[in-house]
Amino acid sequence: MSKIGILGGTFNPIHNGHLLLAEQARCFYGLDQVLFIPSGCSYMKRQEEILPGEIRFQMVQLAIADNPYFCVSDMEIVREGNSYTCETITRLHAQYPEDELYYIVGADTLFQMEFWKNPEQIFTQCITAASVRQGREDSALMLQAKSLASRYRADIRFMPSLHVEISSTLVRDHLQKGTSVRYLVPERVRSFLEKSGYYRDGKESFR
Ligand SMILES: Nc1ncnc2c1ncn2[C@@H]1O[C@H](COP(=O)(O)OP(=O)(O)OP(=O)(O)O)[C@@H](O)[C@H]1O
Ligand SMILES: O=C(O)c1ccc[n+]([C@@H]2O[C@H](COP(=O)([O-])O)[C@@H](O)[C@H]2O)c1
Repeated sequence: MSKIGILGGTFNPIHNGHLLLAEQARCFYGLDQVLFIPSGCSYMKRQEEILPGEIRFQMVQLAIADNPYFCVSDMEIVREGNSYTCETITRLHAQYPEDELYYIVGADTLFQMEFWKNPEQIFTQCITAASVRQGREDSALMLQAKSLASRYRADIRFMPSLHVEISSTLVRDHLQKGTSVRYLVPERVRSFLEKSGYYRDGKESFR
């Protein structure tokens, strides 16, 4: 039996916060691999700010190239329509019936998941590995975890983690203003972004 971590995201673009999250989860839970899954259509986010899936996928490939435990899947990008995590997890569960799936999220996501499509399908087919900043295990979070456990039979396991204040929004802002993203994103991604001009040159670069 293997332990497979799953990190879904828009990755618009991928940054060092995502990589740190994945690596900490790998070490903390003893995962054999972490599968990065860039979304096809993040239907809850503003579409006009999101680069096409193939480009976000390519940046994830560049970002994880030096970590033998990390891999990337295009399953959401090639799927038509909105990206629903329940469909992704159901497919992975069927593909790896003997393995343990860990769906990796930042703890804040626990407050959103009940509004996603078919949360029960997600919670019952994998362990929810929630990264929580040390010292931030507050009572609201614990109550929410308890509530998800009783409503959806969720198996939520907390991972105390280091957190860096990097977001894709921050990276996009820096690129737009022409300020450095060195150390915010992996060097290969920085070089790709610099050459391509994505996020810098306005919406026409998204095509
Ligand atoms: N700095 C960070 N540290 C830990 N987890 C993070 C960090 N940034 C994002 N995540 C987590 O990574 C997953 C995917 O996030 P996503 O691709 O939406 O990135 P984002 O940086 O939050 O994007 P945006 O700024 O565009 O909203 C989510 O579970 C999110 O909680
Ligand atoms: O399944 C859903 O309904 C759903 C709704 C919102 C977000 N998600 C997933 O959650 C992950 C992080 O989403 P986001 O919007 O924070 O980039 C990404 O893999 C999304 O596809 C999933």
